[in-house]
Amino acid sequence: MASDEDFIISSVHGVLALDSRGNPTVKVIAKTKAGVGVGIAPSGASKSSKEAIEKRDGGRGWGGMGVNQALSNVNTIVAPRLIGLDSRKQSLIDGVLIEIDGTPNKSRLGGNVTTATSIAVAKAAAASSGVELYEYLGGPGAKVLPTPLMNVINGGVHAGNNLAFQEFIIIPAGAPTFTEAMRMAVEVYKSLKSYLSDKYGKTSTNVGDEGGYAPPMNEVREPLEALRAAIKAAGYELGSDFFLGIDAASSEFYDPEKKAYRVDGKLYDPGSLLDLYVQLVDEFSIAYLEDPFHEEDLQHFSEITAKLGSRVLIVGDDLYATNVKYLQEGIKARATNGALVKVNQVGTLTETLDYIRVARNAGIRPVISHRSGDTEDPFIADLAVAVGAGVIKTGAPARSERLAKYNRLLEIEDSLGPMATYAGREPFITRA
Ligand SMILES: C=C(OP(=O)(O)O)C(=O)O
Ligand SMILES: [Mg+2]
Repeated sequence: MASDEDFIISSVHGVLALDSRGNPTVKVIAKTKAGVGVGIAPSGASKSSKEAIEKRDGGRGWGGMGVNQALSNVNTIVAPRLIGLDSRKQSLIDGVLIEIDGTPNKSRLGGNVTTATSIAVAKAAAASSGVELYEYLGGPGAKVLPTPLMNVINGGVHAGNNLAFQEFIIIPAGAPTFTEAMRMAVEVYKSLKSYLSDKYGKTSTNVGDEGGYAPPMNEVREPLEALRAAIKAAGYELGSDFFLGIDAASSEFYDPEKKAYRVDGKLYDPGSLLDLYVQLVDEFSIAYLEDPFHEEDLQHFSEITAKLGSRVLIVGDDLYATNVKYLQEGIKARATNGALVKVNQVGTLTETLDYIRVARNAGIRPVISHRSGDTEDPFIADLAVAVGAGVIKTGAPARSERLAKYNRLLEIEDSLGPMATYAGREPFITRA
């Protein structure tokens, strides 16, 4: 039986790590007498302007992406304040990080510093108590395995092709278990490879940042047609075994001067883009649509949610940046029925859990997400089960930084035994 002493933080150390794009990032190792926790900050490419700021050393090696100052912040500013505190007091510890930082966007310490530290402390506390991380964070009710949103065709700023939309997603919602969902999704991922190779040549199966293929396509219908064909060729039915999803990440192709969106070489005003989404939803059994409009356009989010929200999860990512302040504006405007959750957008676990609670209370589905620059840290797998999110977005079933999360979920399903529940279609039964 662990004693209170076992949970006292004895050291906090920052060390350089690399993310999946080869960029430096912050790893924090937190120790107590009885356990060790490691947190590594991921990093986005299609970032919201509302996100916590990563501390980077402009111009000094690493192509201006260095984290020397961030690591020094961990070792000289954060560590002395956290040593001696009880690692189980997550909100106290995150409160100390927020207080030391003292800015609205973590720009003094760095969101990469606070994220890695906050996660490391949670893991150290779990390790010290001898329970699994998802049990520590979620308690005995944590037993729901999330439905994976698998981004198997990459576009936008995650790939070197001409697709405006960033992510084309398969959703194995009809599987009976998470393990079966992975098997079915991998079958489709492989069948998609054959389809692309036959139709577009073998260079079309090179992969993008999140492990999805990055074929030389020019129009947003093409990947959806490819996914539909690959699902059929693998022997599954679109609309029951699988649904499709899109993360448009539309802030990236919005032209603020023209107040219009550049898709497939054409300019769409918000109304005609909305019509395009409606057509695609009907034609391709789309059950998930993230960031259909740019990050300041609450009005069109509200319009699309009024129109499609009874059958599609409409999700705000750049719109909310995992920040309660922006989420509350969305709740007032009935802007979405889903909210993406990325710990490093806000910078601490406590603020992330607050955001999830506020979303839930408003009937908004939290969707736990990786970043396009990610690492071997499987933290979000445990977080998804802990909060019973029901949905996780963590890329293709390939590339080790994505597999770290999927493999952890396979392990969690196994360790939960017969009481494990796969979320399946449930998160996609929505309300407008
Ligand atoms: C994961 C995403 O990309 P990034 O990490 O580049 O923001 C996303 O937009 O949902
Ligand atoms: Mg997104």
